[in-house]
Amino acid sequence: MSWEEMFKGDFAAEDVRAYGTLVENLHAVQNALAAMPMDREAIDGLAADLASWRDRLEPAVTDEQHQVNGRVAELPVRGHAMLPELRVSSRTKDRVEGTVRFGRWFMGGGMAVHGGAVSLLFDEVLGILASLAAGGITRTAYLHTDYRALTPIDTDLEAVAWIDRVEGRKWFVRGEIRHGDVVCAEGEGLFLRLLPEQGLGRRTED
Ligand SMILES: CCCCCCCCCCCCCCCC(=O)SCCNC(=O)CCNC(=O)[C@H](O)C(C)(C)COP(=O)(O)OP(=O)(O)OC[C@H]1O[C@@H](n2cnc3c(N)ncnc32)[C@H](O)[C@@H]1OP(=O)(O)O
Repeated sequence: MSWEEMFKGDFAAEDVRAYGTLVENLHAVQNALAAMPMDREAIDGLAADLASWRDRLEPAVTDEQHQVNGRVAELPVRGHAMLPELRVSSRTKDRVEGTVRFGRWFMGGGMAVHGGAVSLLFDEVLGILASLAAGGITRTAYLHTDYRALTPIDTDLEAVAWIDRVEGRKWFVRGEIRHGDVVCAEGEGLFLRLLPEQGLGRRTED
């Protein structure tokens, strides 16, 4: 399986929509759970419901090449349920812009986004841009985040990423998350284009 096939799974359009709805509902549950008060009855009921989800899902676990999560090119952030949704508004070979909204699930404190979640978004957006520009899978060698101002939850933020420079296999990519005129965070990462014998390419062809 090539890397393009891996990340552009051959899913029917209606199945893609259905999976998108599943992820949306999951995120709504996560946000509401993160905001719930101490309520023992609700906690016990939800724990039992989740245990039944686990019992339903675990027998159907499949391998990386057949899972859906993170492989749906048509969905925001390729339908990866771990990630905050980024809605891309423009994309060129060396720049991507979009809107992201972090829900309560991603709050660190003070109604602001957890710093790790900010870096998580940078890793994804900068990494995808690097992979698309490099025409193959890249891997993060380092990722540096500068937190310039608190990043608010529950509000639309602008996210932008661009290729800073390229040196052989090394793709230096930068990004920003902005709230209006305020730059909340800046990211800079080095992404190495994998050699044929490295990582995902080899693993998926095995
Ligand atoms: C929409 C659907 C379709 C889109 C389709 C998208 C495709 C799909 C996208 C998925 C998007 C996921 C985005 C998340 C991406 C991760 O999060 S990846 C996971 C996190 N990263 C890791 O686990 C990496 C672990 N480290 C490694 O595997 C290896 O160290 C690396 C990074 C591959 C580098 O190893 P290597 O290839 O052997 O390279 P090496 O020979 O050591 O170094 C090569 C050069 O890089 C430099 N270098 C290496 N590491 C460093 C460093 N840390 N600092 C500075 N320089 C360094 C070296 O100095 C050397 O420089 P030169 O001497 O050539 O000038």
